[in-house]
Amino acid sequence: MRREQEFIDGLYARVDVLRGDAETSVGDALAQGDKPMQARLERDILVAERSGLLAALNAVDGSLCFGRIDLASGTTHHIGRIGLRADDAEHTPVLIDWRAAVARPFYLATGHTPMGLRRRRHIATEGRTVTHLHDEILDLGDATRTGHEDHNGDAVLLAALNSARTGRMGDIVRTIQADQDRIIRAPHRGVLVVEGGPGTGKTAVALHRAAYLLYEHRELLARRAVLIVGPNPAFLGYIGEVLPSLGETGVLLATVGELFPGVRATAADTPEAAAVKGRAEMADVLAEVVRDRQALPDPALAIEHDREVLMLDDGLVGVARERTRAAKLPHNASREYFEGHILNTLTELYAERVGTDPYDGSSLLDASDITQIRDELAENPEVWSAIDRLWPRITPERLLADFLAEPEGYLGEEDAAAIRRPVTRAWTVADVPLLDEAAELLGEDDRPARFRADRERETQIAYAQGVLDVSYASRTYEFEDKEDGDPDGSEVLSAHDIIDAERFAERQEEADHRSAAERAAADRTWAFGHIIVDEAQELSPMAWRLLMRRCPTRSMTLVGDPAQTAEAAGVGSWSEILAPYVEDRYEHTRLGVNYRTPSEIMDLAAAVVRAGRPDFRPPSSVRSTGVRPWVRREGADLPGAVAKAAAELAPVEGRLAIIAPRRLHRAIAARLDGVTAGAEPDLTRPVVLLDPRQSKGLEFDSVLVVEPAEYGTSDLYVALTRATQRLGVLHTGDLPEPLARRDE
Ligand SMILES: Nc1ncnc2c1ncn2[C@@H]1O[C@H](COP(=O)(O)OP(=O)(O)OP(=O)(O)O)[C@@H](O)[C@H]1O
Repeated sequence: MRREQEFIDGLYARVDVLRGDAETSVGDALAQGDKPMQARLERDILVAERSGLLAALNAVDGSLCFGRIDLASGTTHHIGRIGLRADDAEHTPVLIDWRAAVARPFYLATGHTPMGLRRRRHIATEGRTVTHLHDEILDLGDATRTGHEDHNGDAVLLAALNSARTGRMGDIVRTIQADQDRIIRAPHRGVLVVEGGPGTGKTAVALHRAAYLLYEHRELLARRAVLIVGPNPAFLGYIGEVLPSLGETGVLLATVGELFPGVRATAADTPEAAAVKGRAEMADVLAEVVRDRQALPDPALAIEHDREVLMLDDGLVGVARERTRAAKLPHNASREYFEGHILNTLTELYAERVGTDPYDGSSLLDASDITQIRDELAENPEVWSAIDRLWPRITPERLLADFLAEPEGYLGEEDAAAIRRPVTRAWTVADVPLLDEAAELLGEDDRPARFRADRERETQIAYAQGVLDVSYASRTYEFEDKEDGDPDGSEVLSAHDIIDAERFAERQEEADHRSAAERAAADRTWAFGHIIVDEAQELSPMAWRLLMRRCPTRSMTLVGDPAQTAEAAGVGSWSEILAPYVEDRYEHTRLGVNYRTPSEIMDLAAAVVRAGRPDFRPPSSVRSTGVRPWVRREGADLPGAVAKAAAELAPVEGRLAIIAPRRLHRAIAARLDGVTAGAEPDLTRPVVLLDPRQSKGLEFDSVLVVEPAEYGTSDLYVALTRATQRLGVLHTGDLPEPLARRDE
């Protein structure tokens, strides 16, 4: 222990030096003020780099090193959350990052396949102090003993699983299991599906995989960012600290409802509406809605121009429309073409009217007359109001709001009734993939933006030219003496020598100070380096279309459990989800051990699913507690009974969740002090009140499930599998069969 403590003291001394260095260089760089040109760029890069390092050093403080491997060859390596090198000439590694290949035997070696290891040591610390050592001997022929041998083998894992919950998910980097390690380190190309029952570590594995990929492919992924998609904001809050605790921040966490920049989904859909909106056919429906906005005039439009009346009838507009559609561009982007075709048509009509020789019918106009007529028509407001009616510029929000207000004509009666709603600006989660689809179909008429960008660039070039001129002038001044005395003084290069104004302006544009994740969040067309989807079974086909557009390389990890599918719009099978994008070219892996729920609780939860699916095979629990879950019928005062049961179940340390139908929340909250509830409850509080859907992906020491007969099977399965220690069920009416058998 003493020697490990000395070693760890040495590591922290190194961390303190590095931290001091990083702080000083960030401070110095920022104190330089707003220098122009290259220096500013270099300063920003340095600040970003050092700030990242600082964040990582601060994040791992107190939990820097957790393991050691002793190789049969006599070498030892300490394993930590980040890697550290000594301050010697060779930069000798002193702490190995858990993600490095050298660290891998720490997770994979067994007595059967020791992978060159003699011993594996788990080092437990509190702050910077070593508290315990657990050694596993892998080479049984080796007689050296340390006195810290762990005879149970899994003591460290079980201690982690039994510890009180905090309301925030923690990392599992000390105890990653071999089957989890293989998923975490799987190659990043292509689609990897990870399926497993409740508590098998899917979320934990997905997050550690993100950290691993950022380590292994930092160059690519730090630039393109990694997107992690979760089912709801409370869940994202729950998992939000795992990656920072591993020293990683270059990740965007979002729900699907947050993936259309500028829109926040605040309204709610009925399950029927969400199911209709999520169907793949909606893509065709929206395409049809857009086509219907490309109208034919009925009756013909009369345009007065220079005392002549020109008639735009459906035949003429039809030809312009077909020609425009032939360009196969999105609606707004092709408006430029439509304008051109209509102007040409009107020019021909007018030229025929005023320029035809009455004797032989030939044209009296030459090319410049025709150009002049076209230019004059382009000045006529009546022409533009006709174009606006026939090919209007449309925003995705406008298109969708209008469609939802009047979906008849595009959908069957029942489906139309399910989604119809008055025009509002409030969006639902299921609207977001539709907005994204509409944005794809509409595209942008980017002429105004192009015009603005050109003007902006001209200004920047002028500014850059000014800066270069100043720098040139100061160069002459600063180096005057030297140049006078030394004709070779011209070897000193200034910015002026190496970049011209245009290139310099480009560099300035590149200096966008936002991180890749921040830029990605604001850009609908961003292509992520890798996407991880948790609870992937819940996403609708329309949501998949949105996500696939964000990941053209199809480098994705999808984790989920079809048995926990709650959303009516969710997709039943992986092949159904993926076939449209990658056919059958995806890897499918399974996790089969439940690390959360003790076997006593898992048996009950599994029985609920098995009642409807006799072949159902739940994951096997890694531990049992000897504490049986209880089921109790209550009389008239259900909220009172909930308060009593909550007092009984509340852990001394740790968290209790009450999972109840939403209709009961107000009454229950009134009977409990300090309970947190609502759309985004504070999960770090001792008692949390949730509805079954909100409990998805979360876990608590104790769980009280109220009125289970009101949940669907998969919601009930989710609710029953949230506890790490104790479960109670309260009800007033009939119960699903497997629970009824447990009724006290
Ligand atoms: N190797 C491990 N070492 C320590 N704890 C682990 C390990 N694997 C999983 N766990 C713990 O088990 C619990 C369940 O993990 P996680 O939430 O990732 O499961 P899940 O498969 O996503 O569950 P669900 O489908 O129910 O949401 C977490 O507390 C997690 O930290």
